[in-house]
Amino acid sequence: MKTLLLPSPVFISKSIPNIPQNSPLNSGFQSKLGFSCCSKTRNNCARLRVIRNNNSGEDGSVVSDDENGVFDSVAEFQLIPQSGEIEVSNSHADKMEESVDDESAQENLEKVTYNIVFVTSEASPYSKTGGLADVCGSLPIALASRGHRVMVVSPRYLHGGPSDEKLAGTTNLNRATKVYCSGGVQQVDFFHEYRKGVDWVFVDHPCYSRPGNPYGDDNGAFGDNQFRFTLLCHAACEAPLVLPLGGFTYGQKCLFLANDWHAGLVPVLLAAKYRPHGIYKDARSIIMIHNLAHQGVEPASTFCNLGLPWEWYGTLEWIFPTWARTHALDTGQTVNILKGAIVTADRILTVSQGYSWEITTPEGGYGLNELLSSRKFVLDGITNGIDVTEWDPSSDKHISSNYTVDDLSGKIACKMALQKELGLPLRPDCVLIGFIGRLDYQKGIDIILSATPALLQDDVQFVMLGSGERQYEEWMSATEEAFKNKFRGWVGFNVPISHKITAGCDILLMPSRYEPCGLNQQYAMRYGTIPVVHETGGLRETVKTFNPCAEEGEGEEGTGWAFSPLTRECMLDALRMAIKTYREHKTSWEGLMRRGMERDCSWDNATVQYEKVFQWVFTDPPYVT
Ligand SMILES: Nc1ncnc2c1ncn2[C@@H]1O[C@H](COP(=O)(O)OP(=O)(O)O[C@H]2O[C@H](CO)[C@@H](O)[C@H](O)[C@H]2O)[C@@H](O)[C@H]1O
Repeated sequence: MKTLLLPSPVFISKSIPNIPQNSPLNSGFQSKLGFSCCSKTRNNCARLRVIRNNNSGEDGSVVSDDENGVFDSVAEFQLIPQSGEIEVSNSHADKMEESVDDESAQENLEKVTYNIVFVTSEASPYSKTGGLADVCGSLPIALASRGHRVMVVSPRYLHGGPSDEKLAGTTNLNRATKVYCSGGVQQVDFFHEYRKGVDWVFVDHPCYSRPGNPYGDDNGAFGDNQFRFTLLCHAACEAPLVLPLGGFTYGQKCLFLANDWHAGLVPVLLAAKYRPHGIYKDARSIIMIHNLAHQGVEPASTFCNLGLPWEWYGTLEWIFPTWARTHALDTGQTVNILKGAIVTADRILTVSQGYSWEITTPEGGYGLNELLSSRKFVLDGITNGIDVTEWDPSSDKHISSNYTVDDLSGKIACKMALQKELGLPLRPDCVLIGFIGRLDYQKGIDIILSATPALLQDDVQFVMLGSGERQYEEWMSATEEAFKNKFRGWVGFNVPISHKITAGCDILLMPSRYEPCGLNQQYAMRYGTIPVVHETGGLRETVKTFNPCAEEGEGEEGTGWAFSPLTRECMLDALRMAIKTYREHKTSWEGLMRRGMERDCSWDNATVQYEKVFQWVFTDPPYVT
């Protein structure tokens, strides 16, 4: 993986259009906006642990230069234990005694840890509709395992079904808190579970209790989603101030990682609601963009529901061009929450390097490309890792047989079990192609639709799992009728089936039109299933096209096929090449499987890069003061 670009000169708020420099400190305002008074948190305000550093901490605080290299004390900061258990990091000191020359130990000695607050609309295993949940369910754990104090704040969805059981381990913290939005006071409760080193915090409010999924039901998206996620952002900003997790609040010096538009008000609130009152002056925020296509756009008249001072309207203002307006009276005036986040967050991160560039282009920028380009010096991309315990063919509970790279016999058993479960002919030698994902434009479903009749002329089997646009769901059912022995379409969202398809197929197809990172191709490779993908975004970075002429062991042989441009013909060519290799070049196929399975897809690489960005974000002053 390439290294990140070095940060460039700091942008100061003067350069941002629409952002008032000195929001007035209006005393009447304080009660109207309803932030929590947190002067008493001064002493707990950061759990910054600096171990053996010379003269100054990363944050500029003074640390002693202890020759013994055990914990140094940090002026201004109180050492605070992890929330769930009191962790004494002697391991770092021990390590130093054991091997002072060891480079990685040296790195640890200089390590600064942060108080990190993820804000997200979904986090696996508690709630999941896609890859955002996977990342917000596993990256926090990876960061916590590296010594950071990590909290994840998301809604406490209760759908009135078996999925509610996932919240059974949470307890009410009895810290009812009032926040001000939508023209009134809203009371939220916080539920909590400490699991795998992370504080999982769930915001409880009646608006999160309803059948469906986190965003909608059979009738479409919920009409009050702007309110529901505004509430999440307000509550998430209060959480580090008011929740004594493990006895201590996270305090004001924390780093907010706001994920996608649902959490996009967090950086705006820090700037507009808290900092004018001296709160969160030392906090920083990063907006993490998993999918720029969704921006949280609503009519301009809804601005008054966001709990922001009027003078911040320009920060969110978004005017659609004339051609994009829907009728003669449509003025195109809207509020765009993601835009607000982009112009107020301290840094911007996407989930692959390629995507961080794509979003600065007119093709990939969804109207925000110029704004993003103007902040390209603080824009980086870090390719997602995956949860290698949840997605592990040697221990996966969802699949019929476990297997490893050294013994692949279980994979054939998984293939036959899948064929049996789906009612396809039991044919271990017939190539089995799979697709898992939302049935929408992003995932290139229209290309699959146009290519399937030609693909199914060949002796192959093809299974699809997905839900989304009704026309595509109906097409899957119709295709199943037409090709009974070759095609199966499973409409719905089903995690166990997604594991079974990942393990049982030979090829995983991902013709995504754009793919910020993509996780399914990484899961597939880990399960010895060969990805055939459109060469875009994170797919380009993670799948290397097979090169039959490369020397074994030189690392150039590839892990799948990445095709371009995205056309029916190109996709069919790539699939046919893969099928031919499967049938006629067994040794090459096994090499492809082995390289995919042995590829490092854990979060280890990514977390080191995240830490670099954290360092940079605290080195620079806040972008908006
Ligand atoms: N019907 C179904 N049943 C069961 N499971 C299903 C399913 N449909 C999808 N899934 C699962 O949902 C996840 C989808 O993750 P992706 O990263 O492929 O795409 P998504 O577009 O949701 O995520 C966005 O965010 C992620 C995370 O940053 C980026 O990787 C990605 O490019 C970006 O579009 C996978 O775990 C997949 O198995």
